[in-house]
Amino acid sequence: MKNEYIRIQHISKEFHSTVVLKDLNAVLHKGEILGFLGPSGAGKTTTIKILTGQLKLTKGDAYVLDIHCDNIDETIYEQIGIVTDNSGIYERMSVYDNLKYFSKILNVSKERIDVLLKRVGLFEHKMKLASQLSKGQKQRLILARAILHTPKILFLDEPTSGLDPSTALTIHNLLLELKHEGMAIFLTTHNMEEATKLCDHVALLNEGVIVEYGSPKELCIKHNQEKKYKVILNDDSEHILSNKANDIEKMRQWLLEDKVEALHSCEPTLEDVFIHVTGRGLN
Ligand SMILES: Nc1ncnc2c1ncn2[C@@H]1O[C@H](COP(=O)(O)OP(=O)(O)OP(=O)(O)O)[C@@H](O)[C@H]1O
Repeated sequence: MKNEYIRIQHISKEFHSTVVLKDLNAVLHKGEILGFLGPSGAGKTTTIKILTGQLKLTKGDAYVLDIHCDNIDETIYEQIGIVTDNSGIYERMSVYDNLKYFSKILNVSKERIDVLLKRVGLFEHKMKLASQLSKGQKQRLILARAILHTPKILFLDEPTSGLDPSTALTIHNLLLELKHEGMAIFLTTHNMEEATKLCDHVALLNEGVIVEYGSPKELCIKHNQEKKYKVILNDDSEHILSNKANDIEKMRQWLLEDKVEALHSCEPTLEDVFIHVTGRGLN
């Protein structure tokens, strides 16, 4: 289909007959962000490695820019960018020289380097050695390197893990800009808030199985069967009520007695959905 950049069809992966991915299906289109969410060991990195040609799948089919995974070779790197925690930055080179080096390999004009450095907030650090960067600055350099050649697809493996909230926000804003410019982004995370904010679709991955798939909003609505409300009374006490008869009666009384200060609906978060579906948390 037009603008379909990734198609995953019934893929499975075994390591020495241990199954780590089971029958996964997912699709990523141009200008969308797809999140693979799950706890440690769920199979997120393995999925990225299959889609970027670093691992062979055991069963099923996956296509990246219409190329079957089995046929992916290094030429795909002209069209994709990858951010992982070992994304080959040269520690003894300056920020600028790192990008200059990769611009030669990727055939990108040097003029783009300063534009990109400004975009990721590293322009004033361009002459610093990569080894002297903070964790958040290094992550932004890795990201700048990954998008230097304006790839069609950007793969991000836990891009904000361990970063301070302000750096995470800078990265989130940049990812949303890239998406609006038409880049397709495949993101793994165990941060459900990040996924809710960024992703058009999410796959909740548990022990190698996609247990839910859809937009964050769809999934939260689907799992909001027992509607809950938070009521704050004018004595500052807070109460969680459901739509059961005794809670409705309680609410009626408070309203008659003019005790209600505020009423909020409590929609489940993606984290609640994950716990509901798997019976476990994310950490
Ligand atoms: N090369 C390998 N050989 C054998 N088992 C592996 C190999 N790589 C990964 N695994 C196993 O596959 C499972 C999924 O690992 P993966 O790294 O994909 O998880 P993850 O969801 O990315 O976890 P994390 O959030 O900790 O990075 C784990 O049980 C892991 O031990």
